[in-house]
Amino acid sequence: MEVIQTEIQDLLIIKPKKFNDARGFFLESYNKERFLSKGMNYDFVQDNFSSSQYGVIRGLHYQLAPYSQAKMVQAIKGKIIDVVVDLRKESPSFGKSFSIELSEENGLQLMIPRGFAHGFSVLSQEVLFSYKCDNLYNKDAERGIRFNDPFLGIDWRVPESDAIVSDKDQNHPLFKDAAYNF
Ligand SMILES: Cc1cn([C@H]2C[C@H](O)[C@@H](COP(=O)(O)OP(=O)(O)O[C@H]3O[C@@H](C)C(=O)[C@@H](O)[C@H]3O)O2)c(=O)[nH]c1=O
Repeated sequence: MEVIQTEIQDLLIIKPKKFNDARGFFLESYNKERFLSKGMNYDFVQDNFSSSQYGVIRGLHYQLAPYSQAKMVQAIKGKIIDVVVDLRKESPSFGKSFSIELSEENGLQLMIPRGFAHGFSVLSQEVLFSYKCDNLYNKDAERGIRFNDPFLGIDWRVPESDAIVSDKDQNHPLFKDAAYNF
């Protein structure tokens, strides 16, 4: 497993070691000891799985304290642009976004600490998306930021005419009006 520090503090790209053979391949998608040895001390308590078609944009989501969530995310099938926005007020990259392509081909995972809004867009025909969370889902603590907030200027790589966005996600506040505490 390789761990790559991004330009945002504590936001890490993980490249699991892949064992290919005549049957296909094997990889460890999560190993607590290995994560700990690389300084990733997370107590994951919920696993989520979603399926999305081309053009879907989900996000940008987060939960308020005491329900904030760190997430370890990956695309099991297909290709996405995964996006996070740093909402940690004390962070030098507060308000900055980071985007990365995650796909079944590149096998990358993103380790997102608490204090970030998260979303992704779907570039392939179908995507199976899987992630671990270190805090449980809480409906009342759920918050969002508008995915197309011009201040954030995120390139989702999906033309507007193809974008499929839930009513909820179309109506989140802009970054400047969002409430956050972690
Ligand atoms: C996230 C979540 C949703 N749900 C329910 C609520 C709702 O009826 C249905 C669909 O929820 P959503 O539309 O919020 O699903 P979705 O848009 O896929 O939400 C997810 O988006 C990505 C980007 C994230 O970062 C995740 O943390 C999560 O917020 O599933 C749960 O029961 N548990 C959960 O943990």
